[in-house]
Amino acid sequence: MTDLTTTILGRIRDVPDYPRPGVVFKDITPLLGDPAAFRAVIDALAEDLDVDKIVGIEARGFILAAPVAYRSGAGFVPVRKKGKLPAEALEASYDLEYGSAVIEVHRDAFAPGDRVLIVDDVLATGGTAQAAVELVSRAGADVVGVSVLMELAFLKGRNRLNGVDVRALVVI
Ligand SMILES: O=P(O)(O)OC[C@H]1O[C@H](OP(=O)(O)OP(=O)(O)O)[C@H](O)[C@@H]1O
Ligand SMILES: Nc1ncnc2[nH]cnc12
Repeated sequence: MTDLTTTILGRIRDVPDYPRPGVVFKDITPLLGDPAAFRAVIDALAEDLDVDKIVGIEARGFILAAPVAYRSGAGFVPVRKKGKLPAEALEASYDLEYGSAVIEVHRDAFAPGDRVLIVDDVLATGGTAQAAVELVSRAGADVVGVSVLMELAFLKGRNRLNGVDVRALVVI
């Protein structure tokens, strides 16, 4: 196990039966509150990136994606839950481990052919990431990958992202 893996695994808290009975919620707040661990995660996610834009998915995705954008010299684009973006937006609906939702991105968020990395904290069923990939593509940009802090492999989210380069700092 690498030092980074140990650092991450030691700072993710399992919260049983949140937000619904039967779900084990992976709480990243202990990791975020540890400055060395937070920095190590951002540095790892930003390593060797050559992209124009980083997309962050509301809300926890923002926490990781914005510093990755800053660190890698890319722009930041928010994908938000429906109704939060002020200008004309494209929308996609999806199911996730404990519910369903609609996300949006501004129609003019990207230049044609922008190289885009989508960053989030957790890949679970892959519903959220799949919807984000669809939105970015419909907005005219190229998705070069999806990077997450943590992949919950038993939910097989990777299978929904055929043809997309999916990277996870830890796989649980
Ligand atoms: O792979 P999936 O099954 O789609 O699940 C992963 C998504 O679930 C969580 O977001 P959530 O919708 O709970 O929103 P939050 O970031 O606002 O807490 C997480 O931050 C991912 O975006
Ligand atoms: N079990 C889980 N813990 C944290 N975030 C999630 N998003 C989807 N499933 C999750």
